[in-house]
Amino acid sequence: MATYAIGDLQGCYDELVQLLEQIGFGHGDQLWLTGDLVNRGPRSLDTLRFVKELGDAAITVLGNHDLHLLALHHGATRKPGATLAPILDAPDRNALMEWLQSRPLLHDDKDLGHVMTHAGIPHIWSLKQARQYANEVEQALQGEQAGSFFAHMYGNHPDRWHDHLTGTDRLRTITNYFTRMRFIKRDGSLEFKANGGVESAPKGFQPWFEQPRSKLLKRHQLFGHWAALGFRQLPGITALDSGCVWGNTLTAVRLEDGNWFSQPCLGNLTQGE
Ligand SMILES: Nc1ncnc2c1ncn2[C@@H]1O[C@H](COP(=O)(O)OP(=O)(O)OP(=O)(O)OP(=O)(O)OC[C@H]2O[C@@H](n3cnc4c(N)ncnc43)[C@H](O)[C@@H]2O)[C@@H](O)[C@H]1O
Repeated sequence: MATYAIGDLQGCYDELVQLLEQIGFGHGDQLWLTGDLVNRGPRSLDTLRFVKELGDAAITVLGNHDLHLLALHHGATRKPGATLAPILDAPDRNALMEWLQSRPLLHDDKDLGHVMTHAGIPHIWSLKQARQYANEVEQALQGEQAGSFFAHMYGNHPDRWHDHLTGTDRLRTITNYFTRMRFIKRDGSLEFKANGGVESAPKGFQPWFEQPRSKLLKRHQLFGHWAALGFRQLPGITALDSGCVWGNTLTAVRLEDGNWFSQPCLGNLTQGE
């Protein structure tokens, strides 16, 4: 029995199936996914159905593209891209969306010593705070006011955490840290435009995982979201989005021993949103 973590699938269903075959994924094994199951890649609907069907064998956290899909499901007026439209037209749309909406923002496993989010946990939060803030958003997603959450989800402001934030501003800010963060200032301010490698850091900003932590995390962090970083194993973090949807690879790490496995993109790209 082993636990494998894989980065952003973004509809790369064929590569996922190949990768699971390569690692011999079977009964008793568990799959951790960093979110962004859908969008941009060629087989988003198949990917979503497949991961849902894995049941308890798969744990996935929500990414920005998953939240975008859920917002469309809840009536956001943005135009769904070509790879999301089939999900919104599917006969099992409601069941898929209900399942997706009940996924967490953070998954923590003390025994394995790993915590997983889509984009990361900022240096300004302890693990206890991160768990609490993730839970606030999860409650909103699973409550009767979920529609209101999605109506106010998009946006870059506030771009800095304050304990006194309330209401939709607070939920949007928490969501942005967990699902969209790349570059951050020492004071916790986020920047949302730069999405290249670490060398593209705007002045005054650093990759979030390079900021000295004011609150010790006591866990190894797994995250995706940042395709330009590629797969990286550094002390305290593993970056898992190895850019399959951009023509690179899909990567799985076995958490028990850190060994990793890679599946090249099979070439069927559909990147437009
Ligand atoms: N609160 C909120 N506010 C606003 N929007 C919200 C939101 N919540 C959800 N969303 C939604 O978020 C979605 C993404 O918005 P975007 O604005 O596209 O966000 P992004 O961070 O640039 O993209 P992504 O998450 O895909 O990251 P990746 O590293 O793979 O890709 C980033 C870049 O890396 C580049 N890249 C990386 N590797 C590459 C490679 N190997 N080859 C080519 N390009 C590569 C590509 O140019 C690519 O553009 C939208 O659908 C939006 O609606």
